[in-house]
Amino acid sequence: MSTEGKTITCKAAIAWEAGKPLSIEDVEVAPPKDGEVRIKILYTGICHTDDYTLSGKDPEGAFPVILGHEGGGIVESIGSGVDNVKVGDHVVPLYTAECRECKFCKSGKTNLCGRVRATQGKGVMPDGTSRFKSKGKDILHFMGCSTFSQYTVVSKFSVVAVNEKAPLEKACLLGCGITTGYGAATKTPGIEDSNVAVFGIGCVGLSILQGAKAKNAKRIIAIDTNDKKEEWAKKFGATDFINPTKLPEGKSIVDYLVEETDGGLDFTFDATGNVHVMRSALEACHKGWGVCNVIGVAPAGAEIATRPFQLVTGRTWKGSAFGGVKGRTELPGIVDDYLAGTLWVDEFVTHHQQLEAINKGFDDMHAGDCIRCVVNMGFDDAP
Ligand SMILES: NC(=O)C1=CN([C@@H]2O[C@H](COP(=O)(O)OP(=O)(O)OC[C@H]3O[C@@H](n4cnc5c(N)ncnc54)[C@H](OP(=O)(O)O)[C@@H]3O)[C@@H](O)[C@H]2O)C=CC1
Ligand SMILES: N[C@@H](CCC(=O)N[C@@H](CSC=O)C(=O)NCC(=O)O)C(=O)O
Ligand SMILES: [Zn+2]
Ligand SMILES: [Zn+2]
Repeated sequence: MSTEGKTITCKAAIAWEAGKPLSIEDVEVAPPKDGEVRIKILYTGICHTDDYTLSGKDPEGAFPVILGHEGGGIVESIGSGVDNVKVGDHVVPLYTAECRECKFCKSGKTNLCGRVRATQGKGVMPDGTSRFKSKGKDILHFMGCSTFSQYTVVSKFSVVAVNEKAPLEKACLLGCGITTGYGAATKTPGIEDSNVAVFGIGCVGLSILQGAKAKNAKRIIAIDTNDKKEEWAKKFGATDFINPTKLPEGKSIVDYLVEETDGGLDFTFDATGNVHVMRSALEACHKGWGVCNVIGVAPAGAEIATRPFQLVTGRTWKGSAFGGVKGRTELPGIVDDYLAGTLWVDEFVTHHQQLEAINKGFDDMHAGDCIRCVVNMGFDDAP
């Protein structure tokens, strides 16, 4: 029986308040309005940004909310005026929308899109309302995706169809972590033949390593406080690994890296979200030309600092979201790279959970041996 045009009651993991475990609830998901798409979510990754928002440290965090933004699913129905996806398409929701019409999209300078970002940040659809209800209360959307629900509604600008041959239980990770790191490295002009340092070897950091290797970076130094990450880093292309807590007393990671690389790195990346690490990542850059790309997300109130002289002498501090990737235009090609075997994705999945046990997935994430936990949303007919 078709569900088109009807409210669907399904299961979702709701964050009722900050700092509390998610609870599995019945949620009513309204049909998509004009320009919207309702998606049956089959699998979702758990990203550190979900954990960060749940912790209450996100200045935009508002509750109650359905978190999740690393999903893969199938289009269940579409509202009027949707021509970029159709019912039955395999899709990945995009937390970085792409409308192709706004000032940002047309600039050719950024993957950020201005079309739905303001309402997305408030946890509502572009018309200012929510499609989710539970226990008689409106529940907020998250990052325009809310993939911790068996059904979700997104803007047509926040979704892309991908090759059906890609298993969604793996390809869901291209909705955030892998694309973020891989895009950040591969879209960095001049990374070929350069020295690169990556701080923080989680899903994002490993993906930066993978991208730097694909671009033939000359030397790729991985930095992490967890020794277990050395093996992971080398597997994904690092030529060197260093644990900054194991340096001789009095030697900072910046001193070490500057010495090791004859004056500093051409490119550094922060994938930790720690503002002190971001400072080290900038100061380890080579005088005159080194560029530091901040990817990690820091808590509300945290600020970065350095001596202005670091910038005066030619280092650049920049940042990127979703790896600078334009989701609707570029993600299908990245999925094809995965299918062609040139981009590793399966290797990132270290843990699995069912939707009912999604809180265990957050525990997995904190255990130190998890790169990504993929949650099965509980559909027996999932391909
Ligand atoms: N800009 C964007 O578009 C995106 C940003 N993010 C952000 O990127 C960051 C990384 O995400 P993800 O890879 O999933 O996170 P992970 O936690 O898996 O990876 C971070 C790694 O950094 C390590 N680390 C912590 N402190 C230090 C330190 N002082 N020096 C070196 N390494 C350190 C951690 O070790 P340990 O495990 O021991 O703590 C961990 O291995 C997060 O802040 C996330 O919110 C994520 C996706 C998109
Ligand atoms: N809402 C936070 C910042 C959170 C943030 O920076 N998010 C990243 C993506 S993290 C993905 O896992 C991002 O894309 N930022 C750009 C954007 O437009 O949101 C805050 O207010 O500090
Ligand atoms: Zn994420
Ligand atoms: Zn736009």
